[in-house]
Order: sequence, then C-alpha cells, then structure tokens
Amino acid sequence: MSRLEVRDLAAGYRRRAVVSGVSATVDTGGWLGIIGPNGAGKSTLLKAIAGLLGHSGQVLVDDRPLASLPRRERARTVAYAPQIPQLPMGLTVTDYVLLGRTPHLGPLGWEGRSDLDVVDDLLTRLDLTGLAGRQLHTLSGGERQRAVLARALAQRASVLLLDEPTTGLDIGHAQALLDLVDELRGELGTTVVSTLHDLTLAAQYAERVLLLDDGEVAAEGTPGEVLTPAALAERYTARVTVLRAPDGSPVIAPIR
Ligand SMILES: Nc1ncnc2c1ncn2[C@@H]1O[C@H](COP(=O)(O)OP(=O)(O)OP(=O)(O)O)[C@@H](O)[C@H]1O
Repeated sequence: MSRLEVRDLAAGYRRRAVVSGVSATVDTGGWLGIIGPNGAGKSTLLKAIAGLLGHSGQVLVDDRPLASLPRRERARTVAYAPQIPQLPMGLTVTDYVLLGRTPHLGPLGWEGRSDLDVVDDLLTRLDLTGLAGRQLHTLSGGERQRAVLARALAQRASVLLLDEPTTGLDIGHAQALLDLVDELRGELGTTVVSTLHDLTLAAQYAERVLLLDDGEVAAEGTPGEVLTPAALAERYTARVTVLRAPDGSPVIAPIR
C-alpha cells in the first residue's frame, strides 16, 4: 500500500510563496501527472512533496506524515528524480545506479545478489548496459538522464516522484522509460507523481492530471477532462487542437 495524500500544501523560496493551497490524492499504483506552464511551480511542488523543501500543509503516505518517518524508511517510501540532478564525480554508471539500493542494504552496507539483479535489470531496460562501466561525466545528456532515472527506480520506493523524466530523451527512450514506470505500477503497486511538459505523453500515461497555474491548482481530473483546447489556450497561451489516439487518449497538436 502507498496512498499519497497532499493536504493544503504551500511552499516557496525565501518567504516568496510559489505554490499554495495544493491538495491531491494518488491511490496505490496510481499515476498523477503535474502539468502547467513554465514557472507554474511544478518542480517546487514535487520538491516539497519529496521533503526537500520547507512547506506548510501535509504530505501523507498511507496516512502517515512522510516527515515523521525515520530516514531509511523514508528513502524506501519515496524516491525522487530531479529535473537538474547534481551528479557525483568519479562514479561509473553501475556504481551510481547502485546508490539507489542504499536504503535496502544490510548493516555492513554490502550489496547482495538481489541488489545487483535490480540494477542489472534497470540497466537493460533503460538501454544502459553498454554504458555500465562509463564514468557519469562522459555520458550524453539523454544517457545521463537515463542513469539518473535508473538510480531513482533502483530505490524501489513505493512512491516515485519524477521531475520531467523525459527531458533530453528521444521518443523511443522516452516511451521505454514511461512503459517501465507503468510496469512498476502493475508489478509492485508503485504510486507515481510526475511533471511532464509533453501533454500527449502525460495524457497517455497518467491516469489523472493536475494543472498548476501560478502556483495554484487550476484543474484536476482525467486527461480528457483537463486537456481541452480552451484550458490550454487560457493557461499556456497556446494554440492547439486536441485529437484522439487509437486508445481514445487526447493527442495535443499545436497549430499555427
Ligand atoms: N531556488 C529557487 N530560488 C528562488 N526562486 C526559485 C527557485 N527555484 C524556482 N524558483 C522560482 O519559483 C517559480 C516556480 O519554479 P518551478 O521550477 O517550480 O516551476 P516549474 O513549473 O517547474 O517550471 P518549468 O516548467 O519552467 O520547469 C519560478 O518563478 C522560479 O523562478
């Protein structure tokens, strides 16, 4: 079980409020996509949920305040992949992804066969096997992004917070990543909250979307309910038409 509940959350920087009055619930195995224009507060909201930014209001996992959990348990409960990660120097891809297993290691800190299997599986599924021995700083932008996501997924936390996970990924790698996250929901009941700029991908993978505008919830619902041309014109100042994919999900197409 890993039901995430955010109650009346407000957060910001140096007394400047950026997000306020945000409430949302994501059931176990659910996927909430946070969308909104640049500067709306999406990353700020995700950092606050992750417990990395001071905030008021509550973040509960299965009715327990996340902030009250001991550090190790918190790391097994929530994993966060930032939009702009700080990468440690001098690590190979394998060693970096293995860091994600830290909350699961025994008292001596040795990784076991199961930890190595989790890492191997992620390297394969994110097309990183051929790069496993490479130093992080030698990777391309998209390769580095996949390594960062692999580390977060290796944590096998019950709640996964992903900030723009497809940034820098080509369409094939973006789909492979989102498919993998979707499979983890099915296999492990992982609860997912992700920001996504690509509204079509958001509509295809997230069951519900929360549209943030100027730090407040402008709309919340299924992608079909929220992603209307009128709402996108109002909130993004964008000219778009909404088509339908074969599965009926909205395809957001820009028009000149
Ligand atoms: N560390 C910081 N210190 C001060 N202000 C910040 C900081 N980080 C973000 N902000 C400001 O907070 C507001 C929200 O930023 P945030 O990164 O949460 O937006 P976002 O919706 O994720 O934007 P984008 O789509 O451009 O990634 C912006 O006005 C931004 O300039």
